[in-house]
Amino acid sequence: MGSEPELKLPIIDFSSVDLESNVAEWESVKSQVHIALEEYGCFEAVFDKVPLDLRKAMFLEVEELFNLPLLTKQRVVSSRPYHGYVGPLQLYESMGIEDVDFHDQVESLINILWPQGKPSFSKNLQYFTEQVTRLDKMIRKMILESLGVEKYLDEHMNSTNYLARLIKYEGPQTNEAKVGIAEHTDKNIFTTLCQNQVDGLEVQTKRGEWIKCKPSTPNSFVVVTGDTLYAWTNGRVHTPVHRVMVSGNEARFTIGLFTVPKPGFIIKAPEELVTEDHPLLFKPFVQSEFMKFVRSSEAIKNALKVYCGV
Ligand SMILES: O=C(O)CCC(=O)C(=O)O
Ligand SMILES: [Fe+2]
Repeated sequence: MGSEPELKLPIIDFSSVDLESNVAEWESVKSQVHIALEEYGCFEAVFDKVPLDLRKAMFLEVEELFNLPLLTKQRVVSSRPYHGYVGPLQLYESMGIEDVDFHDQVESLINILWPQGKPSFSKNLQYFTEQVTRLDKMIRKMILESLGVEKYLDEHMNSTNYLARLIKYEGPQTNEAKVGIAEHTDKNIFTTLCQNQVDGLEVQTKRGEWIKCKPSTPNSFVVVTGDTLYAWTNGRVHTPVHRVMVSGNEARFTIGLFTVPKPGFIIKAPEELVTEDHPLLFKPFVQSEFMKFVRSSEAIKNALKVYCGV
């Protein structure tokens, strides 16, 4: 009797593809993205445009940030859910930076946290954001093309902002796995996650098994789709339930780049994706309003369906 093979996320190599790539390279990666998002809503992206020494430097700075006094971190506030400082909640704390692709936003965060300045943090985060937003844009272009709705590309690209979330999960000091983030689906469009050497992300398959994510290269990112992409594509991509389980003494750090619709922008599935076989799943909605509903209604399952399901 052989044991079951370990479940793994699909791995897609973006090292030789770019927005200006030739047709053959582009099409090959695009079809892998399409298959992975339909089946798992998630994949590991190998993307070598963020140098490893920069990753290392960023994780040291993120650690430094979370080592600041709680009162200093708590001065970073936002009226929007998951923006600004959150925590500490058991093992979890996070720092959300909205519009991270705008230099002023990062500078105003630094002014609060390090009034004497922190040029390396600003420079590294800016470079990281430039590269990872490029990856995000490639993936979004690929998915719109593979669904045959590339005519909406400009509108779609212009309708989003980037939120960065720096996350720390304290090591629970035991070998027993403890919840770092409870199971959830992301509520945005796409999330791109970059982690330090401490694993813990688990993604549920459509059949309910848990895949323990162990990035296969130091250049790997994990890309996850959110409920808003599920709604906009009228269910053509899967949105996976995922969670973080941590054990041991070492802290896990994650740098996540969240593609979020601009406040007030109406999410409505293109008419091409609403057919007899695929009837409309959700009424048009504004994601920023949906987030207020999520915040006010505890952790309900299928929040989007409850909020605006047809
Ligand atoms: O830390 C991670 O890898 C996952 C974070 C996550 O799922 C989230 O912030 O929504
Ligand atoms: Fe998540």
